[in-house]
Amino acid sequence: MPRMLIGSSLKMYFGRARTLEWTRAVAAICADHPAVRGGLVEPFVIPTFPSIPDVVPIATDARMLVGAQDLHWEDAGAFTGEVSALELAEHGVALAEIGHAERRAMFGESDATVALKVAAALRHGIAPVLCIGETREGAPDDAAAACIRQLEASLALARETDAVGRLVVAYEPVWAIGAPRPAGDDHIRAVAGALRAHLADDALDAQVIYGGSAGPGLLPRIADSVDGMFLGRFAHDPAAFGAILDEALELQVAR
Ligand SMILES: O=C(CO)COP(=O)(O)O
Repeated sequence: MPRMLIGSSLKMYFGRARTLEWTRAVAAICADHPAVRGGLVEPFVIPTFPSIPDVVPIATDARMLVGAQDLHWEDAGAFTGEVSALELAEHGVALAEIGHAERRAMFGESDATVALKVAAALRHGIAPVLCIGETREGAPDDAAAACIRQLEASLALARETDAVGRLVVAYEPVWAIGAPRPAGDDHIRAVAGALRAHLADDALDAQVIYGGSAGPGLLPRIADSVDGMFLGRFAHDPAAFGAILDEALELQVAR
């Protein structure tokens, strides 16, 4: 089984103290866990910008990657409030979320700005965690077609510049984010499977992970179609993170 990416964005849920407490607890679980020690799972955490410098050493000791929740496409200049991919790379950031549904809905993120950000991340050796997903619940075929259109619009600039590197595609159906439960297993498997097939021989080294009310119990049901899990609220209890690592390990043992 290829290496799985399992991690969480803390969004803006926690302040500084709770971010560090959560990261220390999850790092302790990861540092001891056979799925992480054996290289089966790459865990990651995506805190707020100001917590990144404190989170990096804790995470790195536990072989966890650290991500940012956004970035700006320019390297420097008069862009008040923004953070460049260049500076994030200096801080040891390995991943950057780009185009999360909350940013698209609340902060005017468009496919055009997403494409600029994806290219900037790749230019600085940061793997984009490119968030895509259909807005309304519907047939899996329609969702897959919409996601592939969104994916290609987001990659337009990277493709024009022949960018190479690692790409993480986070399939997050918008209607399943912040919901009581994730999208149905068959829906996730169909859309994630179509995205994987679309990216199979890509110049970018792509993985597809699922997010949207994901928690313990989901991975074993969708593991044939995804390369990992993108967790939100249901990883706020560090034990839940550990439970999902257990599931990843059991899946490998079962194969
Ligand atoms: O948006 C998500 C991860 O980026 C998912 O969040 P929830 O799991 O809290 O719905």
